[in-house]
Amino acid sequence: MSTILKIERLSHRYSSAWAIRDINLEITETGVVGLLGSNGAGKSTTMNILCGVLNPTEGNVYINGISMREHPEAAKREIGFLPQYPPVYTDLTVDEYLTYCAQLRRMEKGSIRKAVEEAKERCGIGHFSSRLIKNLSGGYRQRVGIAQAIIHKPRLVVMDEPTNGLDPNQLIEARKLIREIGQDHTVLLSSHILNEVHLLCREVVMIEGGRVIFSDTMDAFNNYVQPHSVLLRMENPPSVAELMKIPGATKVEFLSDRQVRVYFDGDQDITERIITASVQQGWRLREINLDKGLLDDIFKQLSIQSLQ
Ligand SMILES: Nc1ncnc2c1ncn2[C@@H]1O[C@H](COP(=O)(O)OP(=O)(O)OP(=O)(O)O)[C@@H](O)[C@H]1O
Repeated sequence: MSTILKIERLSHRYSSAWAIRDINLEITETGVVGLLGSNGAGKSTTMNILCGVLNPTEGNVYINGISMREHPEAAKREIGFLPQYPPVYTDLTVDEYLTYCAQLRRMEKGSIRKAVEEAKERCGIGHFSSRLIKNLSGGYRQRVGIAQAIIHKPRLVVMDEPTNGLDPNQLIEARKLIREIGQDHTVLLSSHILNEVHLLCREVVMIEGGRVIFSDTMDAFNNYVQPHSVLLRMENPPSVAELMKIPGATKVEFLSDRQVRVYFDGDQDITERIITASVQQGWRLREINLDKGLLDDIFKQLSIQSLQ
């Protein structure tokens, strides 16, 4: 098994304070790996370093065995990056933009057209070739962002909070696409949404205060994490009886006329089922969050364990 990503004793400080400290990580397979942490934990710093956007204060990053410090150009050829805010040029058409990205990647001239077509096909944007990016919805712009990240067929695709700001329908589609991309690439995805990591990832790395506090398989992580309720805000909420019909729901509690907490039996897919039911039955779901207090408890619990 070849190592796709290796991070060795990575530390970075912007001024006097360390943003990340002594991070080690090795990924050897395809699939989606989640980088989970609360706001300010150090996720973006780590991702910017491993994509070669930021030089680390200490430590090394190897992509497919190539040192980012010593051979940055060669290492970057093996990486696709979707930053938190996709770097799309809104005055270009989808084709113009993806062609430009392929040129930036220094792909051979003769291979660019085919690569653009394949990336569009993969991301479900083939029918938008001549559409100006500014005339695309947020969900489709995100797909263009993902297409630029895979256009040169990198082994590692890094996505910084890729579902941020998407509405519930776009969220389902974006997650489906990310899962598909994980079938033949290694995807490192950052998120502060526990449920998202549960739905997409086979492995999870959790950082807090700039340090890795957990790194293992999703199954091992599930032993720690047992969220049992989800908070919903809907414009047109159904009755308690309707919500109790969702498979997995064990109790329903209205907090106000539009806010409701649904308890469930540990089955993480319940959020997908709630979103689907909301779309089908017109509940006009505006927010869906796994019990935030619980997630904070998990961070705290893992932080304490890592210090022991
Ligand atoms: N350019 C910068 N200059 C100084 N400090 C910074 C800079 N960027 C980030 N930091 C600090 O470094 C720490 C880690 O930030 P980072 O953005 O990597 O966290 P994050 O996990 O990505 O958070 P978020 O989810 O909010 O994006 C934070 O304390 C942050 O305030």
